[in-house]
Amino acid sequence: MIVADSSVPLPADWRDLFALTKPRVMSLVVFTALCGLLAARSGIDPVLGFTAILCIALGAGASGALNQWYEADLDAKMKRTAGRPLPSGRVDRQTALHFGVGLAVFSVLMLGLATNWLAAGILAFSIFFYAVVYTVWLKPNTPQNIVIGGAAGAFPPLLGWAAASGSVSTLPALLFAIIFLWTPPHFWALALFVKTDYAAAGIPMLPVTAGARATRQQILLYSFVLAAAAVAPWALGLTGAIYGLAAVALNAVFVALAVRVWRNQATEPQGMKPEKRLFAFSILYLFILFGALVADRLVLS
Ligand code: HEM
Ligand SMILES: CC(C)=CCC/C(C)=C/CC/C(C)=C/COP(=O)(O)OP(=O)(O)O
Repeated sequence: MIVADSSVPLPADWRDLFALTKPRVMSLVVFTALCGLLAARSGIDPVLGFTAILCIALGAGASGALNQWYEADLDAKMKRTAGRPLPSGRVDRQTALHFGVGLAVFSVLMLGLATNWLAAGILAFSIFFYAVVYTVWLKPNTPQNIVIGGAAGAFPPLLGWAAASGSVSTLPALLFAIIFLWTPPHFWALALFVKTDYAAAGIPMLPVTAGARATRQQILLYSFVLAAAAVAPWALGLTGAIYGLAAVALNAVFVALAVRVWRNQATEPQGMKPEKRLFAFSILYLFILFGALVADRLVLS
């Protein structure tokens, strides 16, 4: 009989390593980076553009792997995350750390060499911000964790823009602001219906520390400010009507869903249909808004 020696790391399956990169969440990160790159209208060489997006995807994946390396014990405590490769034992911690650090270094260097060092610097900062500032420092210590930490996820359009043009300007800064303001309603809507999980893991998410009422008010507040930021590129003449109309329509729906959340009194996940709807719509919202931006910029160019 062969007895497995638990001190010898198992060779990780590529599917588990892929899962360490949080591919579903990162798909939107990569999409917004691609939109930033295309919106820069720099006429970047397609091979270079593809390389840049690949580097951003690898860097974002690296930060997801480092986040899971650090949070393996915490993920084991939550039903939603207990099946991830580390808590379920399909990947050992050392492999995850090597994979995350290796991918981070490779993606930053390759982006710098292929495009420019401004973009590479922003990528390095985003990885550091998510893996260290958010994961290690903010998440376990403050209910404002995702407000400040959300900045990490807001960098991709700036990254795409910088990779294509070597600079940043008002429009990419507004794209950063849009994702930054979008993150709290996106996440708090979800945190309301998985609240018990975070409480069990001792994470001070707003619904746990301030309660559902205060969280719902914050969601509504952020959705108003988000609407203003999302319409701003059009109002300032930086985009055309395709983007403008999409922004107005999408934000009307977003605010309407946030109002339903604000009105909802439910305390149990079964009664949280408005929160589930807002969370699902938040993802569609960014895909369409950024898609409209590219359509608008391509039509105008
Ligand atoms: C600190 C900020 C954020 C937090 C705490 C957060 C948290 C979460 C959580 C817990 C989920 C549930 C599903 C899962 O575990 O995979 C989720 C889903 C998702 N998030 Fe976020 N998120 C944040 C920011 C972002 C950003 C910036 C993006 C992209 C621009 C994003 C894109 C997505 C997508 C696409 C999903 C759906 C994934 C699926 O279909 O499973 N999130 N988010
Ligand atoms: C380099 C680069 C562009 C990085 C992108 C960073 C990024 C997309 C951050 C998004 C934040 C995110 C996925 C949070 C998940 O929260 P969590 O980790 O608290 O969620 P969990 O409870 O599911 O682990």
